[in-house]
Amino acid sequence: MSNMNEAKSLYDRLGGIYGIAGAVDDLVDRLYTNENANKNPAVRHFHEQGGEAGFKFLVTAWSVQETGGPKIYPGRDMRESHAHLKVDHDEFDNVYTAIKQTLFQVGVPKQERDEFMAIIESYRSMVVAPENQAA
Ligand code: HEM
Repeated sequence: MSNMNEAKSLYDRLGGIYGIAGAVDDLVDRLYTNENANKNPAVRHFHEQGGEAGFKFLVTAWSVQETGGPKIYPGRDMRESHAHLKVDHDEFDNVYTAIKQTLFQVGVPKQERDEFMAIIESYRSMVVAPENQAA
C-alpha cells in the first residue's frame, strides 16, 4: 500500500457518508427554496409537502451508491421518479448548477467536483421528460 490515493473511490474522496450527507444537507435546503425550481408546479407541490429529511436520505444514498460506496439506495430509478415532473433542459441545468455550487461551497476539490458533475450529466436523458428531450 505505497500509494493509498491511487485506488480511492470518488465516494472515499468525497469524505464517505459524512462528506456526502453534509453536501446533500446543504443542497436540499437550497433546492427547497429555489425560486426557479419552484416555478415547476409539480416540483413546488413536492416541496410544499415537507419531507426534507426523507428526501435528503434518498439523495444521500443515491450519491453514495453512484460514487462507488456501498449499494444502499432504496429509491426508484431516475426515469421513474422524475417522469411526472415533466422536467425540461433549463430546469435540469438549474439543478445542475445548484449541485455544482454546493460542492464548491462545502469545499470539494475541482477533480472530485468534475467527476461528480459528470455522473449528474450522465443522467440528464433519464431526468428530462421524453417530450422535452429535443433541445
Ligand atoms: C441527475 C440529476 C438528479 C438526481 C441525481 C436526482 C435524484 C433524485 C432522487 C434520488 C430522488 C428520489 C427518488 C425516489 O423517491 O425514489 C428524486 C426525486 C425527485 N427529484 Fe430529482 N434528481 C435529479 C434531478 C432533478 C431535477 C432536475 C429536478 C427538478 C427540476 C428534480 C426534482 C425532484 C423531485 C421534485 C423529486 C420527488 C418526486 C416525487 O417523489 O414526487 N430532480 N430525485
